[in-house]
Amino acid sequence: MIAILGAGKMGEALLSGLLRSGHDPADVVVSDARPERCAELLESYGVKALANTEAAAAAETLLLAVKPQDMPALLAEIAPHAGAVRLAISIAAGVRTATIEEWLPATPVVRVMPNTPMLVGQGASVISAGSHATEEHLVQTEELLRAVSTVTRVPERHQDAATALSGSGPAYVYYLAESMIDAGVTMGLPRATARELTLQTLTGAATLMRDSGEHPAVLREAVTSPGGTTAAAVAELERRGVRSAVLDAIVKARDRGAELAGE
Ligand SMILES: NC(=O)C1=CN([C@@H]2O[C@H](COP(=O)(O)OP(=O)(O)OC[C@H]3O[C@@H](n4cnc5c(N)ncnc54)[C@H](OP(=O)(O)O)[C@@H]3O)[C@@H](O)[C@H]2O)C=CC1
Ligand SMILES: O=C(O)[C@@H]1CCC=N1
Repeated sequence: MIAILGAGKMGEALLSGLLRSGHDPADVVVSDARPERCAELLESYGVKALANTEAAAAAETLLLAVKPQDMPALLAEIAPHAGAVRLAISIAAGVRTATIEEWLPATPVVRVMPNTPMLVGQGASVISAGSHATEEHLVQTEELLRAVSTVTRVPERHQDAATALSGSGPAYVYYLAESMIDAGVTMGLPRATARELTLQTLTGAATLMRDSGEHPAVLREAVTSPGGTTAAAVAELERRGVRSAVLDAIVKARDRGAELAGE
């Protein structure tokens, strides 16, 4: 039995991935602070909802998907009931495996940082083993995540950097998308047209980068005609320091992850 504790956006994405990859709804339970959320998931996926303590007692695998600030209360609540748990997987940003192990001593813990494209089966997850987790637990975690994301193993010291890059990363892409759509509208394009062109440009550019295997600088040079339109745009981005702003922003996200972990 797998229990998903905290059935919000990411919990639901994990749930739908588990079911799509062939897990029987009868082998998955959910728990959430909001009963109406549990009712929604029962209706959409046919999975049973239990109280946190019942779910922890029934499951061999826990998927901890509450917000970082809700994690201490959840762990305190379930710890006395989690005797049969063989693997605890946490997706909470900035919560160290050692913190979870304080509550669930001797339980193998795997820390995961996924991202929201997991909702459409296109996520990127990084995973790290806690001190009691073995190769078998990492493989088990990879199997659970593969239906909804790629999975990359990193040492836990790199989790905050991965959180800043791929965990928060979709937000940077949407920020760019908003700016591009606004630029289109400023120049007089209908909003729907600006949205469609932006979306296809981002999707196409990402697919080209993946399929060609080329460095992004090479792909950018291929777009940039001497004295042309792209050169004018890129010169303005450079003048405004956008490259270093992006770099500094992602480092700030990394540092915030460490702060959330109380470091
Ligand atoms: N969103 C993102 O892009 C990413 C998020 N994450 C991590 O995933 C985790 C979940 O994020 P997300 O799905 O966005 O958050 P959500 O707020 O959508 O989901 C969390 C859910 O947990 C419920 N909850 C809170 N406390 C408890 C409790 N004690 N017992 C049971 N359920 C509880 C919340 O209810 P209520 O709303 O009533 O509080 C909510 O429904 C976070 O730790 C985050 O760091 C990781 C990668 C990316
Ligand atoms: O912003 C956050 O803290 C979470 C973690 C990664 C993405 N969202």
